[in-house]
Amino acid sequence: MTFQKIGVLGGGAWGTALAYTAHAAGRNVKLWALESSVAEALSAGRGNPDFLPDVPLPKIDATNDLAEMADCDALLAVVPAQFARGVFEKLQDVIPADMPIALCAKGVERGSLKLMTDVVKETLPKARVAVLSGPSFAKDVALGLPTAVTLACPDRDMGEVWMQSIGRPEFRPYWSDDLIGAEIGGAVKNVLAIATGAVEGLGLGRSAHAALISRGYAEMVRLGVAMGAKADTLSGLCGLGDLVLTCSSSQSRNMSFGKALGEGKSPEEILSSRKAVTEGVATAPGIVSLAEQYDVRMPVCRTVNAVLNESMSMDEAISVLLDRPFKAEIMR
Ligand SMILES: NC(=O)c1ccc[n+]([C@@H]2O[C@H](COP(=O)([O-])OP(=O)(O)OC[C@H]3O[C@@H](n4cnc5c(N)ncnc54)[C@H](O)[C@@H]3O)[C@@H](O)[C@H]2O)c1
Ligand SMILES: O=P(O)(O)OC[C@H](O)CO
Repeated sequence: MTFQKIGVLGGGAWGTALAYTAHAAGRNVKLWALESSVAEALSAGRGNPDFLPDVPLPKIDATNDLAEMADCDALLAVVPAQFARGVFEKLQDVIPADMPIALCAKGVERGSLKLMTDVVKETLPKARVAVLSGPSFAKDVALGLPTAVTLACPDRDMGEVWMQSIGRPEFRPYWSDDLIGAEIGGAVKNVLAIATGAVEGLGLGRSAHAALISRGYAEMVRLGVAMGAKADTLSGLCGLGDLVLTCSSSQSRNMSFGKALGEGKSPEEILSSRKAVTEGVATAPGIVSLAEQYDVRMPVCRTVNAVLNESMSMDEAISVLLDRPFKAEIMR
């Protein structure tokens, strides 16, 4: 069985790429974009010059009216984490209560510290929830390059329907039952990518880069396990896989943000010059608060947050990380 009509919430780079791959998998797709100019361009077959420039795309049926999502069989929610609640609230009286929704944003809601699964539970409590996450640059997916992701869904049958609906040789979903693991992997890797970007911008070398990925992964696993995730999930596509991708390419908005920080720019300066979302910036305080709540050590994420929100200088940040006491490598 497959969903026949898939709705995509969000006309940014990732929403556009997912709409394209669902269309290429044979689905009837309807995309909701906040900006009418994005909806018009996609519907006219002009691609998405605002958020995914220079990628030719077929016509994608798009609207900026959320009411038009009512007759979809399932939704991919691809609105950035900080805006998801507002969009879900507007859908309360629009979509069937038990709509299958796959959450695709990678972040923690600022202030509330809520994961996207919690936000959807509070706003659309009967929705049947899945999480789609993994190493996947929107441009790669929209160009039809091979990609594999985690599709987490506690209901195995529903997970199978999702995989059959959006999977194709170039876009391979792997099922998991671990919603929290899939969410934590995506949210934490964005914060860690800022740190590895800074290491690159500061010219600290490839050895430091690898050390940071490895120690950062330990932080991701510690938090995930404390929150109920399986460590195995985090060794997969949505954890280690996405961490490696995002920390290895300036194509990543989070990594390039960190690189610019390391080169001496201020967070405000960097953010004011880009339209694309940098999820790790808004998510860093949430991850640090979750670490405190669950009593988990996350020195790299804490340091990123201190640079972003507590005026810590890059020199201090390096000292804080290098002057930590020596200890056993594996310690949960
Ligand atoms: N781009 C990627 O390669 C990629 C891959 C995987 C996951 N993601 C995740 O997908 C999510 C969306 O990222 P993206 O790359 O599509 O975004 P983007 O940077 O391309 O675009 C920003 C999006 O934010 C939307 N937006 C801005 N203000 C809004 C508001 N007030 N209400 C609702 N929407 C608003 C814009 O309409 C636009 O769709 C993020 O959580 C990101 O981490 C992105
Ligand atoms: O460009 P980024 O840093 O938002 O990363 C995009 C994707 O999450 C990579 O999997």
